Amino acid sequence: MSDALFGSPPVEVAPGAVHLPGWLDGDAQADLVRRCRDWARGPAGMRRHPMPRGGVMSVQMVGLGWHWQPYSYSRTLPDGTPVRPFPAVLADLAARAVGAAYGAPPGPGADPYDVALVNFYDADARMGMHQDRDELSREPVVSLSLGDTCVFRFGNTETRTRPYTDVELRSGDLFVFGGPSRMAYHGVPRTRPGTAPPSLGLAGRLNITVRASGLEG
Ligand SMILES: O=C(O)CCC(=O)C(=O)O
Ligand SMILES: [Fe+2]
Repeated sequence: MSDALFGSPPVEVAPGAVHLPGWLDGDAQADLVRRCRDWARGPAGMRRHPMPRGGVMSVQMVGLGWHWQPYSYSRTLPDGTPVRPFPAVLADLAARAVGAAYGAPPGPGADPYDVALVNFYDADARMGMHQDRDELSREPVVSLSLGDTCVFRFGNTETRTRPYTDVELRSGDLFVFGGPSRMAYHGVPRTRPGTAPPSLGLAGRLNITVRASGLEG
């Protein structure tokens, strides 16, 4: 039996960090790409955020449910435009993703998934090693990849440096990190331009991370 036909088995990259290759089928990928294009268009659409010490991020982003910009969440953009709502389709996807990764969906007491960041990487975009630490909740982060393959560097909770594992994330892959890996440093040192499935009509990489903010109001 080939992985191409049946998908690859889940891989535990670190305790609580699970890679599920090919989790989304082609139709689900195409549907999400279509939605991402709509979310990116705006209002409150996709943009490059300024960095506090100067320059702009190479990755373009749009927030849903909450606007994130280095390094905090808000309900409005700096110009006062309200953030777009968090779509039910992503709440459903996040619950199913947690179930697929850990064998059980989020329990009844879990903080609700209420924010997504949609990231777009052109051929030159990168994301430096960081922790997802602006959420108050410690529910797992659910990450979906669409379009070009990337190198996803998954490290440790103590430092931005080694030890880390480099994982190739392809279109349709799911990566979930929670539990002891929730605060692990991670980043995207490069993408592989031109590797997106042609049927998506996408030049670049889209990533959707769904999170529980733990924030009120
Ligand atoms: O693009 C990715 O796979 C990772 C994105 C990420 O780490 C983030 O949005 O915080
Ligand atoms: Fe992150």
